Amino acid sequence: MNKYNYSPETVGSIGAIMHSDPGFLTVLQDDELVNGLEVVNKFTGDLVSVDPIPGTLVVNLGDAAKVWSNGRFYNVKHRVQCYQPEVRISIALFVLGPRDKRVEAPAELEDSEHPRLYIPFDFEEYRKLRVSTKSPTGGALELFRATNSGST
Ligand SMILES: O=C(O)CCC(=O)C(=O)O
Ligand SMILES: [Fe+2]
Repeated sequence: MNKYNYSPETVGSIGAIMHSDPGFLTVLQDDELVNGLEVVNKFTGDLVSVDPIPGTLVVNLGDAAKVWSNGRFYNVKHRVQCYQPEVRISIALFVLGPRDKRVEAPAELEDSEHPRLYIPFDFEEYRKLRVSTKSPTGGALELFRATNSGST
């Protein structure tokens, strides 16, 4: 659960810094009255406001989904901005990565047009690297990039 104690002084400031979620998938129940979630358009880099639609959930994919899908899924960057001076609450359910296996794209998703992008890695190790390298938007994935994979 996230609580943003917005006030007149915080309008225009950041509530949650730009980040991607580290795991596989996030299901988000956003505040239905107080907006503020913004996502980055993959193609233009523009910030797009995700205004709440009552009765709906927001689902987004994270870094592990990008790796598991060998780059087919996108780990969307997002942040929360203070638009209005009211307390904002959101509830996030994070489907993370495996504890006992490595994060690795299945062989079926690899071919000559889609070379393996990342070498297999331990999810908890990756989470620690995100913190130690200060890479909240998934940049630490580059530490696991397979050679000859190009970049995506
Ligand atoms: O509060 C929100 O709308 C988003 C929260 C979020 O991005 C997160 O908890 O990872
Ligand atoms: Fe998030």
